[in-house]
Amino acid sequence: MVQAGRKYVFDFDSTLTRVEALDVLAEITLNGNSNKEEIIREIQEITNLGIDGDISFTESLERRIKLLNAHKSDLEVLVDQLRDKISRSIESNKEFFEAYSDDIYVISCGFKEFIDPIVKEYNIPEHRVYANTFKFDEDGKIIGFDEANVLATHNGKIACLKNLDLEGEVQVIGDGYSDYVMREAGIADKFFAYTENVHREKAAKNADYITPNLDEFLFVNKLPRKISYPKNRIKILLLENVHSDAFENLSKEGFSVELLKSSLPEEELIEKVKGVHVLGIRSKTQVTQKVLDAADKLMAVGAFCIGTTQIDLEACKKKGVVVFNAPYSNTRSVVELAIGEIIMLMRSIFPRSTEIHGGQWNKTAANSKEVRGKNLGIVGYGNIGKQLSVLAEAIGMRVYYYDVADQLALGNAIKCNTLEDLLNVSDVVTLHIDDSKTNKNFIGEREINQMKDGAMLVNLSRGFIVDIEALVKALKSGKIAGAAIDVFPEEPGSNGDFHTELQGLQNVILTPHIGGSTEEAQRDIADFVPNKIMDYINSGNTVDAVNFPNIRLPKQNTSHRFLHIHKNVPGIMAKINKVLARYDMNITGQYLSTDNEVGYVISDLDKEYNKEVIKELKKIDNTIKFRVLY
Ligand SMILES: NC(=O)c1ccc[n+]([C@@H]2O[C@H](COP(=O)([O-])OP(=O)(O)OC[C@H]3O[C@@H](n4cnc5c(N)ncnc54)[C@H](O)[C@@H]3O)[C@@H](O)[C@H]2O)c1
Ligand SMILES: O=C(O)CC[C@@H](O)C(=O)O
Repeated sequence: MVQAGRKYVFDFDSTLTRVEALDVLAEITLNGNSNKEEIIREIQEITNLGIDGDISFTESLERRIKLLNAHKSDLEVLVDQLRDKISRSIESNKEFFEAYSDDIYVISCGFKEFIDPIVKEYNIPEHRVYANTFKFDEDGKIIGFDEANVLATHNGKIACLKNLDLEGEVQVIGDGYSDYVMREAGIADKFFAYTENVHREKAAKNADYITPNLDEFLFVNKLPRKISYPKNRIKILLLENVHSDAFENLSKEGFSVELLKSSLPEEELIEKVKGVHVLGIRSKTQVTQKVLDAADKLMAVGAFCIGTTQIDLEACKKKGVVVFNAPYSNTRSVVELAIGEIIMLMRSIFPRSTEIHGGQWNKTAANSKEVRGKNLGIVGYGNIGKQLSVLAEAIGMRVYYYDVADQLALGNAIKCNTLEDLLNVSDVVTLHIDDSKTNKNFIGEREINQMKDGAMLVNLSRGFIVDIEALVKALKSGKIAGAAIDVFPEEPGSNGDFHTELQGLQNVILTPHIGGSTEEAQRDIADFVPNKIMDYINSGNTVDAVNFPNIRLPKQNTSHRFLHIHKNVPGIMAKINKVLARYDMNITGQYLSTDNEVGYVISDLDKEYNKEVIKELKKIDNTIKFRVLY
């Protein structure tokens, strides 16, 4: 009879380890065998049939051992390899195995020869490991297994657990149906289907609880764990078809991620955003006050693009929602498109192309000019404007630029003191100003009239910057000889019908807001933004946040980290420290960053603390958000 209290019965293969040990053994023993792949496939099929209960376990074992053709010395290699294949969340929660060592059992249909040395490192002694044992011949070759062991028989785990006669609640944690049967037979009280490495439908559908990793198991059982909140509980909603790498990166980290192709209109987003912790969008989704009011769990918004005016940044800040974007990932893509379009416009390539598509051969040099020696006027000399300046000079253009901010000229570019100066001199005007709403109708009838007759206009920044009616008029009159427009005042949320007065006009290139839509840019964004989000969620870093005090935190080692976001009113820091002092907490590091509206205080503290302190900190007046990391 074993002592009372809750008992934890773990499966080994694909639960404590990421793999099935006999598959790994097969890789070792069949090395150099020309039929290796085929035999391994056969072994895996037999393993699955056994796990799912479709063939008897004894049969599965016999057939696999025959195919394996293994030797005692192979087991040493196997153990070495298994050490590197421990399930990630098992590896990170060693503390649990130490603290609960007396209550943890392994019941496996694998073999003690490789299980014992692995689980020993997790404080599980041999005598609490129930598994099969191999039979060897005198040369050390594996020739079979101990058939008298109940675990070598069909549903042997039931008999094994029954024989143990454990007292207290028994929880079984495993990936297979053969683990579930202990619960079905009424010997275990709960079955947790463990899906970190493999999701077996037959086990999952019968489980009391599906646990995607040990963090979740420990969280629901209120047991000591490495991380305060299981990542699978953090819901991320990605809209507007962001690159699938973002989905991969965030899922790999353990978050629950949903990816939708289009943006959502406000009413739908209001419904969908409930319970979401991180929202990922591009330029179409409007994150309004109403959306934020409905977002009960929202911690961060990731703009998978440069522009952020689609997001109510102030409202986000007031709610303690941190916003990140990707300020440089698509810069080069926009610049390359601008160069291409400038050349296409100057050569009247699109009219020629349209004619020939319509069956008309029109070989002519009329309205076809080289870009070499022409004046390019760049409005907005920021990241895109500057890079364009360098490339345009490289193809022989004379660059003029205008910016409201004091920007240093690159190369031989000439700074214009007024927009009018730039418009007067440019053969092509290209717009790269930011998406501030104050830039609405920045180029209207007056500005167009200030341009040279027959000049061209390129807009790859934001649609509302150009007065479309005035542009259409100027194109029709010939005042402007061509335009390339990628962005529009009203753009649809998803692909489909679209109408603009610019359609059908001569020498006008129209594109559906694809300036930054290249594989390279989207892949880079899908790396950059998720990294920022993960950094914020995992450690509290707000470096490069667009609406929040930026803070770069040192790596959190052994301490607990309290993250406190509050309205920036006097005295909050003192109040936080008063509470911490009252609870005798030893601060190992403290960081504060503020702007006019919010303050962000991070306190690193010694491990142990009275949980009441959290309630007290949350109660401090003007607290917006509070969370604990460990
Ligand atoms: N078409 C696309 O797919 C696409 C892709 C990326 C970026 N963009 C847009 O391109 C624009 C530029 O991006 P960026 O990364 O170079 O931004 P940036 O912030 O680095 O540069 C913008 C520059 O414009 C200047 N500016 C702002 N208002 C001005 C005004 N009224 N007059 C003169 N200068 C003004 C700013 O001082 C700044 O130097 C943004 O609107 C962005 O949203 C579009
Ligand atoms: O990809 C998008 O939706 C927007 C691209 C661009 O306008 C940006 O702001 O980066």
